[in-house]
Amino acid sequence: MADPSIHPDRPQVPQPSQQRGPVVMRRNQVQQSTSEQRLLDSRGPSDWVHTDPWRVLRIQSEFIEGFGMLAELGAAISVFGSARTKPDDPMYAAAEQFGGKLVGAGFAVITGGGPGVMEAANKGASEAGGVSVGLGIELPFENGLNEWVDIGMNFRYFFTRKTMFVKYAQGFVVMPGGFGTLDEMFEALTLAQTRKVTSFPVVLFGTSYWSGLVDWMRETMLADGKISAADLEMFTITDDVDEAISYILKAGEIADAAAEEAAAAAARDVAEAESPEARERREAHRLGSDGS
Ligand SMILES: C/C(=C\CNc1ncnc2c1ncn2[C@@H]1O[C@H](COP(=O)(O)O)[C@@H](O)[C@H]1O)CO
Repeated sequence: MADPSIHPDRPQVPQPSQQRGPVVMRRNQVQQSTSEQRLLDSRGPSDWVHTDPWRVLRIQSEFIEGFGMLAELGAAISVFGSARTKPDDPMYAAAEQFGGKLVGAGFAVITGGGPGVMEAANKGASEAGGVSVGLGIELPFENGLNEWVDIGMNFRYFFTRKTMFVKYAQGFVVMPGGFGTLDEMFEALTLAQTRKVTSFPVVLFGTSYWSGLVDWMRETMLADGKISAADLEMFTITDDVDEAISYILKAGEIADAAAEEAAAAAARDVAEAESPEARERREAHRLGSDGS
């Protein structure tokens, strides 16, 4: 096609021309500075850093950094529990045991990267030579990641961080804790209940701590029709670390078998949906390539 800038009646003097990606600019549309110059030279107003569109980009960058950090993590379990559990509390020792034994069972350990139960689980995992992950949260009273975190990131937003706990773990261990722990536990249960995640073992560790809540779920929530009986089977409650780990491993085996069955069923569906002609052609090809 003829170049529209080359008009037969116009003198053929070279015109200034500029290419910006796929965009062509000529004559007085040519810009005298480059994008990079403008980026580096100008300061301009800065109030946009406090606007939602900019926050959206920051949120996006948290997802990018988090996904990038954890993409190759392998099987992992998230351990939740109080930030206030002291090292002399039996739950600190239990969380440390969880860290070590989960590593022994082939899992990386993910925590909120803070003090208390999180620190204990990270310690157990790190000392056992496993992958000890801490997903910290920026808080007004800064704590930073505990010293036992071997791979860590500090998040600005709780909701981005919670996506990581779920996306990169195959199960949850919930140790005694407060609002933060309950938030994380109910997020896991809601995702499992609404089938947003398939097969997600949740262990509530510490019968004396959790049984009041579980009784209330049964006697009030269930009795009032706010949950179903099956919803109470989405978690187990125990005081035994080994039993908890067996429960998680068993759930993993069931999930693997279910995934295999689902893949086989999908293949059967595809075969059944195939047209008779296509099936004949495939069968003829198979017999031909067999030599039979
Ligand atoms: C309150 C104190 C420290 C807060 N530091 C935290 N660092 C990382 N993660 C945290 C922190 N506080 C809460 N979380 C998250 O919630 C869960 C624990 O909350 P709880 O209310 O203490 O049960 C935990 O699993 C974290 O993911 C020190 O005094």
